[in-house]
Amino acid sequence: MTDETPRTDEEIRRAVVDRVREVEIMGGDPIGEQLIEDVDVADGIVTFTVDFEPVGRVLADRLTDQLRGAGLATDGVVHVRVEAAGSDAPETGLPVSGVDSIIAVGSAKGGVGKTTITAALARALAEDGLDVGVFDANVYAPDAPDLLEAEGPVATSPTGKPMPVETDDGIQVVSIELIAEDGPVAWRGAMVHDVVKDLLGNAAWDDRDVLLVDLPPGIGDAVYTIVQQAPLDGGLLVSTPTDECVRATRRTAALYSANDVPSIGVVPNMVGAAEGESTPFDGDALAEDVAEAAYAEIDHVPFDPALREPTTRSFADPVTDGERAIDALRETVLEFVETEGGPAVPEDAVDLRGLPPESCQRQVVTEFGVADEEPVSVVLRGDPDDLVDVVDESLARDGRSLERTDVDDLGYDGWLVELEAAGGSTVESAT
Ligand SMILES: Nc1ncnc2c1ncn2[C@@H]1O[C@H](COP(=O)(O)OP(=O)(O)OP(=O)(O)O)[C@@H](O)[C@H]1O
Repeated sequence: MTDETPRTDEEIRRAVVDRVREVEIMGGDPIGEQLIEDVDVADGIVTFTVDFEPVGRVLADRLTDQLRGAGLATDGVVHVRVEAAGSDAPETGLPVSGVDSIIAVGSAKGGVGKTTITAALARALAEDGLDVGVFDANVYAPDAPDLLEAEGPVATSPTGKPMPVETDDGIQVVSIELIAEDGPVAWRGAMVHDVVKDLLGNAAWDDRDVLLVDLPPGIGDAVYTIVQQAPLDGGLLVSTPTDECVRATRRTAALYSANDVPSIGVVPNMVGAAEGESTPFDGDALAEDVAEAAYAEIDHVPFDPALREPTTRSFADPVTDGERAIDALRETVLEFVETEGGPAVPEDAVDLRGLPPESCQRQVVTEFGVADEEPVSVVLRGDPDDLVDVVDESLARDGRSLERTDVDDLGYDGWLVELEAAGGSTVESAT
């Protein structure tokens, strides 16, 4: 398949696009029918990103083969991959795409500082170079935009998705406050679920490293919808040191636990007073049992007027005790995201999520043909054992065997399967 004349990836890309225009599908060609979202070429490897949604299962399989054929028939192409558009969206009742880690900040008790902590933490993480998003889940009394200095309105993308508002420090924010600017909205209970689902799940988050979800107080529709259905990676609990608040913290912790949301820790907030200030919370009650079961012990955040100001503070260079506490919280959250965010997916892993099953199997066998003795990593949904069996069978036909199979559960994101073959000659490409 290689050309005598070396060609640049861009030249190859243009030639591949020309060939794809000759493919017939649904009465047109895949590009004209807007089924191809992207054609990428790197070192002769072509990756098609395909929107399979308008295509039925049978046609999807045929289209995959046609694209692979068109790619391989082009001079300079050494290998073809077909991936499904939007395949990285987690498979949950409330999929959120464009975001790596989602962390809820919650407490069943109102006024304990959830929004204050969320806003300060968002700024601290953004200062650290992370792309941060904040979803204000309080549909009755939204207030995160004020602290983050986010100004609406939230626009709608051409495909009808809410476009997050971006603050001067690059934090993307979605809040009902940025949509309905005339005060609290009287959503009926049944609608809260839909509003949260629509705003959080459909928002066009732009490649966020972390999304913080500022939960409303209580354990109502919005909290249930998010904790039960959104792909949360972890949850922070915010608590003031009063017996009443500790009881509320336990309720939220129990909700996290019942829905397999790992508790990152309890942030004891407004504990003691900053110098020259007084605080109503000078008790020493803490939900110690909840804190002990969490990922980390979190230092208390003092009552600090500096945290109430909607100005850009430098948490990397903290001046007040409150800022120092937020800086420490930032470190804990970063560590959690890095260590508990599941196994790292290798950069060259082939994303098979969203492809028809037969195409998945053929693609893996083809990858082996190209990889020879090198390990092959794939990300997929569905039963990883089925795929391993098919690869095993295919290798056996060639006198080879699977030497190593690692299967990691990526949770909502599917499975990471790493395969390595040994012995025999190279497996024939299945295309
Ligand atoms: N560490 C702190 N130092 C000083 N003031 C604080 C601190 N944490 C919160 N506050 C203040 O306490 C009040 C309640 O905080 P906040 O709105 O963040 O609570 P909340 O839990 O988000 O409330 P709600 O449940 O109503 O959403 C605000 O006036 C805020 O400025």
